[in-house]
Amino acid sequence: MTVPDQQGSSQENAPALAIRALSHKIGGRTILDSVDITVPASRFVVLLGQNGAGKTTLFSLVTRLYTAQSGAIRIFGHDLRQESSRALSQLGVVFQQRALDPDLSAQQNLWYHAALHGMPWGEARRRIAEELARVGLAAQAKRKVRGFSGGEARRVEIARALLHNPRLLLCDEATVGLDIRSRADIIADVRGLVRERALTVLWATHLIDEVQPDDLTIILHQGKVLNQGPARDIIASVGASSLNEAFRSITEGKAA
Ligand SMILES: Nc1ncnc2c1ncn2[C@@H]1O[C@H](COP(=O)(O)OP(=O)(O)OP(=O)(O)O)[C@@H](O)[C@H]1O
Repeated sequence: MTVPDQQGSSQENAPALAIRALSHKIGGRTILDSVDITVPASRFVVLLGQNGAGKTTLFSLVTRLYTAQSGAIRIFGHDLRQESSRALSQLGVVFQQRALDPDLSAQQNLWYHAALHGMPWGEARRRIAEELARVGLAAQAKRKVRGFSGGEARRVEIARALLHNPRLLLCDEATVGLDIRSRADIIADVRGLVRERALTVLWATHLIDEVQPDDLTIILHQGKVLNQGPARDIIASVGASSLNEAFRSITEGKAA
């Protein structure tokens, strides 16, 4: 059954993430300026922007680490202000900064997250085992995270972010600092979750080579969305031969 929300729209058909007229200042400086973003459900969507574009600030607002000063954020139709628990329960996050306790094992880090989400004990035990197996770390479950490689630690963070079965996964520069092989493995894993489990992913990166032609791509530059659509359409719209060239063409002349 389709349940109309307070605004009368359908939550069943709602986008995974709808951001409208979102602006945010820090210390009087505009960091995000009238941002409108739509992330359809069950897609891998790239938030592409150079360092300082505002990607982390945007994620801080979507995760309610910061409170939005103006504009609206809805997650699967749930307004982040009015229905924050329902909205946030749909969300998993992999932060740019490493966020595991290095002195705890992989398994203990996941137990901590399960407790924060109020997961029943049996379900937590099952999901921790499932996720560690899925990311290929079942045999390392009891090892302290301090001894993990960067790629292994990232895989634990992805397992943790997915533990409570969120429908929308936010990844902030999830491959930064990893070698080519680990980067490729992590992107392939996350893309696989979109295909096989209909997960929605918003993948923030400054690395243009992580974008595939069919990916819905949002170009964020100095706090503004300059373009959004399939990467191949963005390239065609400016008559470029690659996304790299299109990105330069779209952002050049927009420097402060
Ligand atoms: N707490 C803060 N105080 C002052 N300025 C900030 C703060 N947080 C972010 N900024 C500024 O806001 C802008 C956007 O930063 P943000 O971290 O959101 O960008 P980003 O796209 O995630 O880049 P990066 O990948 O380098 O983190 C930058 O100019 C940054 O210096």
